[in-house]
Amino acid sequence: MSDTRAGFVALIGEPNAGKSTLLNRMVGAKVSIVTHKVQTTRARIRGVAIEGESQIVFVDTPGLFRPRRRLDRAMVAAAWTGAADADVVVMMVEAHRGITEGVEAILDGLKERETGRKVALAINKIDRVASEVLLKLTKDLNERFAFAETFMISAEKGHGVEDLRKWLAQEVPAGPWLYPEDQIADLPMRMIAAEMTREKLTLRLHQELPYQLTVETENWEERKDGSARIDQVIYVARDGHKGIILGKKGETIKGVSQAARAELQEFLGRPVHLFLQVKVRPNWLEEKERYSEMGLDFKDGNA
Ligand SMILES: Nc1nc2c(ncn2[C@@H]2O[C@H](COP(=O)(O)OP(=O)(O)OP(=O)(O)O)[C@@H](O)[C@H]2O)c(=O)[nH]1
Repeated sequence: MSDTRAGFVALIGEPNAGKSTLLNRMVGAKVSIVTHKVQTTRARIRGVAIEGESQIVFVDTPGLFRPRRRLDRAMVAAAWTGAADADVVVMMVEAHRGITEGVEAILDGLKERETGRKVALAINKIDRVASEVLLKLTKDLNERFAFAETFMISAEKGHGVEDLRKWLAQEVPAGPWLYPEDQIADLPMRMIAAEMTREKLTLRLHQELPYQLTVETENWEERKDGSARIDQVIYVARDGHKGIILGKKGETIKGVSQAARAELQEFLGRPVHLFLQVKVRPNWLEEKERYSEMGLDFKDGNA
């Protein structure tokens, strides 16, 4: 019998809000699965924190802002996808900057995507402002959005971070840990490879990227000639989404495959043969196997 809990948490905020600093504090060097390369490819899972019986898995969310250029739109869409996949969302606001245009845009985004999921407010960089400013900002922000809880933190100095982590630990759903303890130190290569393909899809499809899309590495074969054969499946929720991924005459998936293969080759330093398939799985979120194939663990008794 165990009382373990585990779930996904998305940190959202404007660029520079302090998301990385906070993440590093909460995750700690020992259990960080962040590699340099993964950061630059904007992997969806950035780190795992353990607090008591809870495992908190942080999903990556690039900075949010009102997008103007195409690439910006793709990045912002990716950030919102991360937030949509999460069990709990933490919105970070910089204390000394207050309610900027960017903060307003995020609040609008949260309201548009209201899903009943809890959103906590973390006012960061409190070391830079006086307490009156902080109290007023807390009040103003809470009037604009129904935050489940407000935390005043300094990610850099560590103030309030422990409280936030403890709160998150009790908010993630009850259930077995998603990562076995011994796997936390290494982000499995299969997952990194899947993230690369996902990133190429995001860059190519922008806001057309189907909701609930997931990429999994099904097979990884080291060949005698030093190359690697990697088979991946792109799961989509609906039949109509399949066509979007394939593109006209298969052009989209071909482009994605070429770009992902090039990046994988560079990352691994050896030739890669990448095979992509698109499959429709309406209920993938409920399927345990999906999690294990993503490098996540859903086995029972994994406390
Ligand atoms: N004074 C102060 N500075 C902080 C605090 N937290 C973060 N910073 C600084 O804010 C800057 C941005 O922090 P990051 O953690 O890189 O911000 P980010 O949100 O991950 O930024 P993007 O990756 O661009 O989205 C860095 O220079 C940090 O040192 C804080 O609590 N107080």
